[in-house]
Amino acid sequence: MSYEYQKLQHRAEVAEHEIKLIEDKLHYLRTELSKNIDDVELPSHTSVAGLPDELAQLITENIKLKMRLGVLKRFICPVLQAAEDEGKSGKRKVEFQEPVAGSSILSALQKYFEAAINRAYPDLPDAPVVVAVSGKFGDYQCNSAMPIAQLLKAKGEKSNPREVAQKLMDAVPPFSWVQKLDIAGPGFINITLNRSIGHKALNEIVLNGVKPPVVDRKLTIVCDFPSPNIAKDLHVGHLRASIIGESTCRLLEFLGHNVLRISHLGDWGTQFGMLIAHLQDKFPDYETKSPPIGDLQMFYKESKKRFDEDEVFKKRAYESVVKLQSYDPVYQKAWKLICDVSKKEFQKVFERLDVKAEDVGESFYQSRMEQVVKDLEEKGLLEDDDGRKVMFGRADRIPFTIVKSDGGFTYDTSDMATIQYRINELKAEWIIYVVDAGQSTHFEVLEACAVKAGIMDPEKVRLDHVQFGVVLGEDKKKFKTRSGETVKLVALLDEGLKRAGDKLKERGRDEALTAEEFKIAQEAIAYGCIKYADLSHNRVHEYVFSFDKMLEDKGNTAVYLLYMLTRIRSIARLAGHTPESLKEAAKSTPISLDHEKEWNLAKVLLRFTETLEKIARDLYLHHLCEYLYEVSTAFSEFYDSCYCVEKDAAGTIKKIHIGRLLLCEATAMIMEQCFSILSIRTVSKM
Ligand SMILES: NC(=[NH2+])NCCC[C@H](N)C(=O)O
Repeated sequence: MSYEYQKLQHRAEVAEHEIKLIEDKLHYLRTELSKNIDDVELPSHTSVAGLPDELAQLITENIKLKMRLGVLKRFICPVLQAAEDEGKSGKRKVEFQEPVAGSSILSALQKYFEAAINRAYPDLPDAPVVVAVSGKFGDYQCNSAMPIAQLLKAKGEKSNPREVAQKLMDAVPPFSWVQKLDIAGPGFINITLNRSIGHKALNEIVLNGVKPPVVDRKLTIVCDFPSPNIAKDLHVGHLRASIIGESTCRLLEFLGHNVLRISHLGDWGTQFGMLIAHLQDKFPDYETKSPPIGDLQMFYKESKKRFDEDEVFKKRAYESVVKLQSYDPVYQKAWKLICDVSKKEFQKVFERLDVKAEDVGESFYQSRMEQVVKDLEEKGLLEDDDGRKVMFGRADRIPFTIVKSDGGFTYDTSDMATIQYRINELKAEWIIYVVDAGQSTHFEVLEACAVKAGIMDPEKVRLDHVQFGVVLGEDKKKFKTRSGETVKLVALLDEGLKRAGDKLKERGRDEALTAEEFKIAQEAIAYGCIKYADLSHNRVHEYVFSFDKMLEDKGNTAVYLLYMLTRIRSIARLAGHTPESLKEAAKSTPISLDHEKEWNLAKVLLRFTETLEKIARDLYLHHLCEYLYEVSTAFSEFYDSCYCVEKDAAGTIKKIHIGRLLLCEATAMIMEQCFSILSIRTVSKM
């Protein structure tokens, strides 16, 4: 997957995001204007004329964006690319096969319309295939007619979008998943799905569990996170890296990839020379034990100050680092003691958050750094800059410092050696760095340098910097304690626990639950809400950390969603059913999908697969949170209109709708799978 591919992909995602915004606005306008426009579908004349100005403008803009997106998608979607290649050889793909079980509906419909477009317009190789979910119009929508009409116009052929839509409808191949197609508005094709696919797919889930979408190839992926620095405290930035990294790995593992989670510890470099030199003066036992973690950070800060102010100390610090990096046993031992204390401290936090990654710190690459410097030198890629050896990856960015003027290596050098190791020795085909957005230049330059040095072939290795914005306090300023210090993660998690406990007590749960159940619920809520608040925001944006908001039991919060899941689970339980008995029932009873609200819920559930496919492309986990919230909303609507269990006035059960309990079960199973990817523990009681 090339760099160009990724860039296009990113542009497509941005365009898609813009479309979403416009669609939201459109939705708003439609509801606002519903007195004037009595149908949510656009009026059936072919132009948008006659509609209120803003609406007409938005629709035109929407079409343009979708067209742009379609063009971009054609470039980035391998399936469509293959079709294009066939086109070049004179044969365009017009045949269509019923998709295999587990395929997403969206990708199946894309192939279906691709076949229709190629059949109806064999002379338009650039015709975009634009298929999207449409909330109110139908189930999905094909919006290719408008851009095709424009392409025809550009070629001097007369045509209008409704005619194009009709021609596409005449050219679609047979497909059992589609019940009917209708033309709406200026030329949208509304697609109504056949409910039998819901019966089949949801029954399969209850019987055999939630399955991931089918991937073309299982890849070896290195995910670099949370990568904190020895002798320094973990801060909220590392909290974000931990949370986002863990979920990213879980998602890719669920898809069947081989994921190597590696914590690239900052455990090497001049700072350790400074620290050890300082300990020699302040902590004479440094050879046999490390200072306690609380003091370590203080010593670290003091040593930095001395290093900057005191020339004699500076010289000693350099001598220490040379000794350490030439593996002098005394220095090695002191260094190892310090690392162990720090790592133990990190581990406490990661265990609480269920974060797993193997430590492979910068120190691991010392000999590889020496080699990589030699290689770069031989290739003539290093330039002298005032005594430093630098390498330019991109002309428009600052260069990497490969060797400092004192001969030492840097963060840049270690990342060059690391990427080489990951590609050559670990055989990584995809490398993901989960690191704050402040380092985006570093990773751009790293990628460019790795390509330039022949370490990375962008056609064979995909690289992503999964960047994230800063965490803000409720005052919208950088997250700090009241006294202005950086917030320590342990303290933060403790406060979360306390607040979650208070919340449960407010609701009298300390009396309803056993002490054990209470503790489980308290931890699930505390850590779950911290994770969900982080993951539900678009990661590139900064986000405001607010315990009050994240612990609310209404709206898109972990508390609400976890509560929803326990409620769904309790419906079947109170009717005397277990997941096992429902599985048995699923063998003979069809899932109930006749009621409109049942079918609406089912359609949301069926979108699980395409939601994961999308996240695997852009690595934006907030889509999964949005999806989870949508599931729970669709469930509420279903549950409000459809009885699952009917009781008489005395509360005795009169009738159990097994088909509906099966729908509840499928909902719960999909929600659980989402929680598992988000690394949020679920509870049976709360
Ligand atoms: N390969 C990498 N550069 N990984 C990220 C390292 C992050 C660095 N230790 C920090 O805390 O900012």
